[in-house]
Amino acid sequence: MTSKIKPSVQPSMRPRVIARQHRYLTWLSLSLMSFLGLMVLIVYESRWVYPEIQAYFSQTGSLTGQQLATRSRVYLQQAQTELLSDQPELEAFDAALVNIELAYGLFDVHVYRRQYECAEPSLMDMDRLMARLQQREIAPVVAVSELFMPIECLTHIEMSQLDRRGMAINDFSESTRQHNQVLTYSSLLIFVMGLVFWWLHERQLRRTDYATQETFEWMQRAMRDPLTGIGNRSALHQDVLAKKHQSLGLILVDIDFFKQYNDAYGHPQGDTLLRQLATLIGQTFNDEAQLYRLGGDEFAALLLCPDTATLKNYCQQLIKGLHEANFAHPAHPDNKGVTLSVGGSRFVAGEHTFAYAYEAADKALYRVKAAGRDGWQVTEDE
Ligand SMILES: Nc1nc2c(ncn2[C@@H]2O[C@H](COP(=O)(O)OP(=O)(O)OP(=O)(O)O)[C@@H](O)[C@H]2O)c(=O)[nH]1
Repeated sequence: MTSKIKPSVQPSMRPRVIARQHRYLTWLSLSLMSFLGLMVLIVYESRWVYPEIQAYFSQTGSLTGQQLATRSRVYLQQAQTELLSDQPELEAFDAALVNIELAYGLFDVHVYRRQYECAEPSLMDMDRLMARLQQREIAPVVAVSELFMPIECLTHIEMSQLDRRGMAINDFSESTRQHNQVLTYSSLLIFVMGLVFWWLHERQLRRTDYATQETFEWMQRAMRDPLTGIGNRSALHQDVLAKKHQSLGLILVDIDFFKQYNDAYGHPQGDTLLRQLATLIGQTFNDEAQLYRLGGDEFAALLLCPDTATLKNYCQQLIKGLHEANFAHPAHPDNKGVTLSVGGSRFVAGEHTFAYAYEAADKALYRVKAAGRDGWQVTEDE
């Protein structure tokens, strides 16, 4: 036979709900922290890094100077072509003069003067050459040769500016690569930190859950009778306290001549009888009662009981159920099977103390014992 036992202590779901809410909050704050971290990085990139890159390029704004030098050189080479052409000398001088003036305008740039030593003397040479061409006092071939030095200088400027452009592009891609690396590693770091936080938090939660569960199981065990699995005296006290203002019946059950039973069958068989009786009492009360073993061969049942008639009815049912079960008792002095002495009392939890109810039921039980056992009595309401 198996006994259906009502748990005396109900597990509280509240700590778990709180733990879950706490977990969501932690996740939310971790996500927010990661998001904020990334925002800081993005702001850092746009606020400091990009202006830095822009400043870098504006410093190398003279890149366009390479194009001026190229066009200036082309004008000078056209001037040479004009001077060496078959056209009349005066026309050739005029055409060359126009080209040299155009070349001068493009060459006379502050950046070139400041950065290239050959620029100043070349411009002076071009100045002088333009004056001599205007006065027509120079041979075309000489004028052509006079232009070689400025052309050489401009070619040098072009090459040098192209080199600078290459270096600037290399520097730019290198610094971009470094910034990208910083971004990637920082994002990774934030992600890993998030994972570590999450792991630490989960571990803490698991430990807390485990400790709560252990405490709960320990409390459950402390409230149970290990032999029968039903509640013990502490559980009975707790349940009465939890049923404030309810009209209850307390039924005490004591096995008759249990010592003789143990002596005849041995203690292991006595234990079996205790378990069988726990089950029988539970079934007799149709699982409406909460059962307890108060110690030795004494049981108690706690039921909702609106009046004394109901209580008496329960007691009758119990004795009847036991007789029907007909457990053998080879050493019963009256040659009967196992018999019980049952005493009951009715009380309103909170209005009467538990001690009052227990004493009343115990008195009734004592009266049954005194009257020869195998029966029931209740203490009527006073
Ligand atoms: N098998 C077993 N016996 C127990 C246990 N606890 C107490 N007992 C025995 O129960 C017996 C109770 O004896 P008594 O208090 O004299 O009760 P009784 O023999 O039933 O006599 P009455 O109640 O006067 O009819 C003792 O012999 C105890 O050893 C237990 O857990 N298992």
